[in-house]
Amino acid sequence: MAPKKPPCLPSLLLPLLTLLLPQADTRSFIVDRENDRFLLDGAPFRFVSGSLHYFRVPRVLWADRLLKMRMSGLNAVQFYVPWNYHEPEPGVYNFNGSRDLTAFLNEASIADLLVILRPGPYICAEWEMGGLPAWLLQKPEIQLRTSDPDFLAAVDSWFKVLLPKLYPWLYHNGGNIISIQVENEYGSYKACDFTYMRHLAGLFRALLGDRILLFTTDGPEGLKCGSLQGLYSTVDFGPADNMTEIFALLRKYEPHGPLVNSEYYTGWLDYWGQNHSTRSISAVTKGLEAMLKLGASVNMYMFHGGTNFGYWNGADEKGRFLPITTSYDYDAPISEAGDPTPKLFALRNVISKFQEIPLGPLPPPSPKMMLGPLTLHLDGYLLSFLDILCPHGPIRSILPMTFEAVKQDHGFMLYRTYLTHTVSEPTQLWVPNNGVHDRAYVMVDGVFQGVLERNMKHQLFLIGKMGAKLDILLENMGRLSFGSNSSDFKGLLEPPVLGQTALTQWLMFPLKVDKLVKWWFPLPLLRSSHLQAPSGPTFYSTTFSILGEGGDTFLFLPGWTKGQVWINGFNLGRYWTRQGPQQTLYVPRPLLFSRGALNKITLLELENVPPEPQIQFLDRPILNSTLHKTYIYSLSADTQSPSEPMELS
Ligand SMILES: CCCCNC(=S)N1C[C@H](O)[C@@H](O)[C@@H](O)[C@H]1CO
Repeated sequence: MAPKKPPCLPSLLLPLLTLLLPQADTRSFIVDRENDRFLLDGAPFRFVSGSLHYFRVPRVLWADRLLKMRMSGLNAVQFYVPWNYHEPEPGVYNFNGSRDLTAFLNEASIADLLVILRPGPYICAEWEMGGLPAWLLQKPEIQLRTSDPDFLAAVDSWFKVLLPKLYPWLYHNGGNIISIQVENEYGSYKACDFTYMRHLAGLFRALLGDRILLFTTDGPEGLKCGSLQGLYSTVDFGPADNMTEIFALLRKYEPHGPLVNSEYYTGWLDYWGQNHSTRSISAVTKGLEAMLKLGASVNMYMFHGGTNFGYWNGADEKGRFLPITTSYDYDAPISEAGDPTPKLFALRNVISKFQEIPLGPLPPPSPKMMLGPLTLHLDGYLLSFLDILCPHGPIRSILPMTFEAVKQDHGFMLYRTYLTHTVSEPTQLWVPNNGVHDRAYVMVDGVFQGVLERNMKHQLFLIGKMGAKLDILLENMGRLSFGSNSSDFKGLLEPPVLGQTALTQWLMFPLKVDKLVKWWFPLPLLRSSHLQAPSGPTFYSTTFSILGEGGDTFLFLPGWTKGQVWINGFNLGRYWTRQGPQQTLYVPRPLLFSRGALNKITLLELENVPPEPQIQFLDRPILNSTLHKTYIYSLSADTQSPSEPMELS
């Protein structure tokens, strides 16, 4: 798909107007160091940009979100390209559907937004492994984000596919990409490997040419290691930071040229088990206005956050492992459901003081829908589907193997062994060196015993006869996306110990859960044997239809504990009702069939099924519930809107 060209013109006008319109050979975006500004086609230019990640929004909604950004007064959109989203296996590439990068570039062009593109290779972004593909860890000694030849070989191979796709979209070639970032906050990474950064800069120049503006972004403390000759240095900071101090520090690296904040935080990320993060409208607007008054160019991170569908969330490590939530609402100006918020209008008002805002109203919030409660029925226990979930059978090994070693990147793997002696007294099961990555659901002869969790104190005691089957289902909760000083392998990293005995002789079952759920859709092909296992992770489902057109909605799972959800075979993401802060999952209307057609929802509940296995669809999100409480909304008799939530526990 070629970049959008100027509209076709009557032939007699063309010669005249081509003198006026910037053509590919006269289009330019450069740094004017004499006047501390950018020049676009020779005219002074300042970008007011927002971050939107195409990989967190269904493709059918891209145009809607980009339009709302343009109508907010932005003139550019900034986004990453996650390597792992496009190269699922070495040498296998996917640029289709919601991965169609050039389609997104074209949508941005149609929305009249310039593009600031950040292809990594590492992107952070609270995304699984910061965008790096997990298959890199099949070489366990690889040194990520360094000049390690194994890492550079994979990077070169990837960029030789990606960067040529971007070349026609560069602004001076007729496209909308005005600048490209090299790496991401490299100065915050322990390696500080200038050979690596120089290699990347050389590769980008070789594949993108000399004219495109290449830049780096670092926090104030990262400029020293993150900056490189030939790459324009920019910083990132939020409303609570000292703009004057940070820009003064930036001037040590860029004495001349425009000041740029590449990530001005409009909100912040959420971790499971912590309260929902917010940033006040007054602080965010005040900080933006101060930067615009200085003539700085600013990108607001995030302008629309979207969702970590499937298993795509990343994680941080702050004393302990902190997985990012499914919702990436980020308290951003455009909500997770794509609705303009008061913060958007306040920011739009600030922007209007400095540059022209497109005329006309913003599109209204999308229609929302309530449905339910719906009762789900038991489809079967996870352990009873091993023949379908692991069709090639288990992998045998004396010691447990990691997900990466068996080439299972995401989701779940079952580890099975048999007790070599009878354990008649309750005996502790534990894994040395914090070796549970990340959560382990333990069963003995199919009976659920409890959970072992990364970074948490283990208190799990069990008994069992000689020959009893010990099953440990491992859940990968997402690989570290920031601050990881070592590679984040997943699975049982050490042999579990029962009492004083290290358990050996393991069977590993990589589980293709998504394939099973898709295969089931629309109706499960069940056998009675699937209902045999007495307990443990369980599939529940139901079908439902929407009479009218329907709308966006928010799946509410009162009383459920933790698991994964699929709607019509689409992996909506993780829920963790017990932990919060989010109690609902955003369900985009395009995922649903309307006018009476059949929809199907499937849950994989990993811990405890509520007495009443019900779910609801609400017309509003619950992202900041206080912890360890659950609510139920009952439809009030006189209206269809839910009454105030009633606390259940
Ligand atoms: C808790 C620290 C998380 C590190 N990430 C930081 S500072 N950020 C900078 C980073 O470049 C961006 O991708 C995002 O990850 C952003 C936080 O939303």
